[in-house]
Amino acid sequence: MRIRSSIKRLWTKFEMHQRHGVSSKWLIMAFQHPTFTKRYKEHHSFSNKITSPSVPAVSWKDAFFCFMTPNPPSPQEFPTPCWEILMDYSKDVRKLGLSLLELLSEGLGLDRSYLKDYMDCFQLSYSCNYYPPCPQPELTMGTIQHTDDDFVTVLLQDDIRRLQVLHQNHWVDVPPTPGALVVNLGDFLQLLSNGKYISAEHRAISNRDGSRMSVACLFSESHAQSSKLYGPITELLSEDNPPKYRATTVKDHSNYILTRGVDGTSALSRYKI
Ligand SMILES: O=C(O)CCC(=O)C(=O)O
Ligand SMILES: [Fe+2]
Repeated sequence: MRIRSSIKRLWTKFEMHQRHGVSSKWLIMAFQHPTFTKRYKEHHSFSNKITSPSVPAVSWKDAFFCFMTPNPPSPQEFPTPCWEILMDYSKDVRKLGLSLLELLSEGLGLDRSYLKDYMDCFQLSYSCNYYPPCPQPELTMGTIQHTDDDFVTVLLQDDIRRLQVLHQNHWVDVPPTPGALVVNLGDFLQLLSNGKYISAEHRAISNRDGSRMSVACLFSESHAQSSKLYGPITELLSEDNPPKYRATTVKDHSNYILTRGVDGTSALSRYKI
């Protein structure tokens, strides 16, 4: 019930901004803002390090990445409407993320607060994507295939159908549903749950006819502030369920993702025992 009302509130905000013509323009405005560009533009350097010929070399998009907690950006760093929307959206999406972590804890047979308490320093960040029309979409990708290197991601996509998830070796569309958000489980949930939860491989294909926008809210541990080792949760392990992964830190995993490039395989195979 709490989740349903959070989603409803987030959609009401999204539609309100859209009615005022803000949401479709705020990413473009952000890119034109002088101080913004320096710090936030295109954080995804991994898209330039492709190591498999089956993965296209370029992402046809403008994207920015920014941390909202524990240290939110200052109002001077964004055009005013963008900053207001980011801050406003954060409040509700944060509540939603925490409720999801409670449900995911219960799904593992643990206390509701287990995953929340387990984290040292909860971090919310945004990955905001603007995909302009692409004249030759078959030659590229909007966002190349990847898994999210977090615990859980809440994704808002507009009404253009381009998001796909890998299911049994086939790419399957995730159609936009008005009033719904997409929830992706990330690498750390797969690691902590010893493979009970799966970090979904996904991508956004390019679009010839129009632009598309998506906002991914990533819930993770603060890279800068945590040196905690994450491995399969001890309470879940037994003789029948021995650990499948060795432990790692959030920082180490994120650095690995940024430096290893993209080869279409799961980054978690690095920790497989
Ligand atoms: O644009 C999309 O639908 C997907 C974006 C995404 O997966 C990401 O930003 O991590
Ligand atoms: Fe993603």
